[in-house]
Amino acid sequence: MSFLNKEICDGDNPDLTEERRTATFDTDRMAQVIYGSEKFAARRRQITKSISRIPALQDTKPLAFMTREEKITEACRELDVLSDHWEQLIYVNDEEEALHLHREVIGMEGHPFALHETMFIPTLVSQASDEQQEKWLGRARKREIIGCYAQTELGHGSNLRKLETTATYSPSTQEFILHTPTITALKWWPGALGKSSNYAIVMADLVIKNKSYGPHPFIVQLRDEKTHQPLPGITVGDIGPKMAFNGADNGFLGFDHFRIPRGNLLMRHNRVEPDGSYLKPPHAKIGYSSMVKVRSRMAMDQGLFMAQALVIAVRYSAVRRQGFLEDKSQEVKVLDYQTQQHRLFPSIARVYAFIFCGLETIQLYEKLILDVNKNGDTSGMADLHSLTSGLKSVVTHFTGQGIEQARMACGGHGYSMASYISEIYGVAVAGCTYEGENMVMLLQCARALVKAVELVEEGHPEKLSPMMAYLTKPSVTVDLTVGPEAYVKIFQLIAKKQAFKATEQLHKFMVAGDSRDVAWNKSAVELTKASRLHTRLYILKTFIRRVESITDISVKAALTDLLNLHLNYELLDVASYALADGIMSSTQMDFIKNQLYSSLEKIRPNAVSLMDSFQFSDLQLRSVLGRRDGHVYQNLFEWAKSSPLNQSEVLPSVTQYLKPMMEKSKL
Ligand SMILES: CCCCCCCCCCCCCCCC(=O)SCCNC(=O)CCNC(=O)[C@H](O)C(C)(C)COP(=O)(O)OP(=O)(O)OC[C@H]1O[C@@H](n2cnc3c(N)ncnc32)[C@H](O)[C@@H]1OP(=O)(O)O
Ligand SMILES: Cc1cc2nc3c(=O)[nH]c(=O)nc-3n(C[C@H](O)[C@H](O)[C@H](O)COP(=O)(O)OP(=O)(O)OC[C@H]3O[C@@H](n4cnc5c(N)ncnc54)[C@H](O)[C@@H]3O)c2cc1C
Repeated sequence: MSFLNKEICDGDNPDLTEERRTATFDTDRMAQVIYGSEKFAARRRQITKSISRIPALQDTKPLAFMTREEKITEACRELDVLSDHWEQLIYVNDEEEALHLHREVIGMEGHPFALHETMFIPTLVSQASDEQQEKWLGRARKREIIGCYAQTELGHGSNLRKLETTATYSPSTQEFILHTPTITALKWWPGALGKSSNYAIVMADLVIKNKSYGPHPFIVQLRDEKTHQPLPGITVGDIGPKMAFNGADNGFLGFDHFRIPRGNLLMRHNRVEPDGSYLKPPHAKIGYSSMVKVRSRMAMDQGLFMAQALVIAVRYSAVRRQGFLEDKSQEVKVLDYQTQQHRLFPSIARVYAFIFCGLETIQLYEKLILDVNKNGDTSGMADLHSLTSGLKSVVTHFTGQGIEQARMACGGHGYSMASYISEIYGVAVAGCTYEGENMVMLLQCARALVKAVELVEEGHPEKLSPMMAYLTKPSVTVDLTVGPEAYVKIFQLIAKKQAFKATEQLHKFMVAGDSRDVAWNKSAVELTKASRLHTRLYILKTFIRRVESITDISVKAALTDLLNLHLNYELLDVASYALADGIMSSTQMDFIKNQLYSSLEKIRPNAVSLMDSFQFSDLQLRSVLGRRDGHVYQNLFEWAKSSPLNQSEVLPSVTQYLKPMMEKSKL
């Protein structure tokens, strides 16, 4: 049975068509699993189709040949076209659809609305009072104003308690005075701040009667709504080119005693009364919720970044022929090499695993905000914070690795910007830094782990959250042939041992006289290892849970192969812990390796379709190597011909320098 008839096209590269015919499942059904529901998967396709009917949105010039100014202008032009069609294309205020629309049309290099959608609006939703939402949220959603999230400063990003921008309350005028007291207090990095936004959420130290209350969110108008000129008292601009994201104007911002009304402090959870009295929020870290929001999305977003790179690498590997196996009359597809499969397939498995985690954490955040806003219930905050802190760190790290492997798997052409993989890599690895530097966030996750271990040691295992319950599991001998649960048990033992070892080390330093902070720092590497194992256990369990819940038999079978690969690959990757602690034997190691190699063979016929299932359009992929039709070579040649360097036969640099130099050399 051939599942993909609707997508197979006679004009496509025959090698890719052959791959699509071997699929054992329906890619539309797989897309439902990837995107969480039949409805959303279908909406994505519908939106993609509608976009393809708008001529002004079809790809013009490759972004690789554009300057930053051209990229920004092009993104703005596309946003303008989108704005004209917004209501026909997507359901208004549907965040997932808006994200899909932006990804599809504008790509990944950034645009003026990126932070507006991902942080500005979410901060208004979670932090603004009903009255404040009335005033700003509607305007923001209609895109009458453009906002960003200005928190990080030149001198401080991780340690928020030391942010230097002040918001000093003046009871006589009922205003806050925003001020940048030093060069290091300049806001630095916020996306879309430099040139596009006219509003910002500014995180500043709230000061009332000389007392500091720590960082709080304020909504601040930065530019005149008519002229777009910065308002007096505001210095704002672009921070310059970056490793990637060069279609975005990450910016700097300084205030010179800039006054805003009292009502611009976002007051859903805390208040400053006209006389300057301060009402505390129900949880000290509630003002950090927008960061938790983005972190809760990152497993999904990073999974999709890695998926884009893998679609490109897998399709290309199916059309690239080089070298021989048995048949010496025809070169093989490079996808048939075991090393190529080993390079790519474990990342395919991770993509699926990360996306399943993302579907879960996005929902957890939505529930949390509902609980907090409706019932004032903040009890879920600590768990979601530790989970998303660990998850964003592990996922971004492996995504970076996976994309780089995908790049190398494409050989020389992977290094060309025609592959687009370098851009995907640059964008994805920014996630290791933004929304909390990875080490810093792993250490946040470790705080929760250490507390949990201490609870067990103090004899209160009943107080553990469900995610920590494995810390009480006794050591057992495990038969790996019984299936996924056996792998979970071994992983739990490994993660538990590391959590206890790291905590023991921390306590040892403290008993020897170190303060908790110093002991913490001396144990930090071990603590981050514990956090990674804890998080990888969560990812593994989520993957198993999700596959178990699938009802379509052929989709479930294909994902079971991927899950088995994941289980074996992950366990092999942490085998040094298991061997050192005697949790696993070398015979078990051999078993795992053999399972891994046979998983690669099982996945091979489905590889292209597993990636086709993401249903990225060529417009979104922007990759010559990853084209759906597989016509790589002629299009690489066309792409190279469109390079600005090839618009004339003799470059001015040759006439001006090389020719005279060669002439001089003849004398
Ligand atoms: C549109 C199309 C594109 C689509 C595709 C998407 C991709 C394209 C978009 C790109 C978008 C880029 C967007 C980047 C946007 C930025 O990067 S915005 C800036 C982000 N900045 C950060 O993340 C800063 C990281 N630092 C922090 O979050 C905090 O300083 C730290 C590290 C959590 C420490 O905070 P602290 O206040 O010093 O707290 P600390 O003393 O360590 O802990 C105190 C307690 O609070 C708890 N706590 C701390 N934070 C929290 C929290 N949030 N919740 C609950 N409890 C907490 C701790 O667990 C701890 O608990 P205990 O252990 O004591 O019980
Ligand atoms: C592409 C991009 C987009 C961004 N967008 C925004 C935005 O929209 N809005 C915004 O406000 N910010 C934004 N940022 C800033 C970003 O959030 C910060 O850069 C990030 O939080 C890291 O902070 P930092 O730069 O101060 O790193 P630092 O903290 O200076 O990190 C440097 C090193 O110090 C280590 N370190 C720091 N503290 C500790 C600790 N306690 N324990 C152990 N090690 C530690 C880190 O692990 C790291 O190795 C963006 C950044 C990038 C790259």
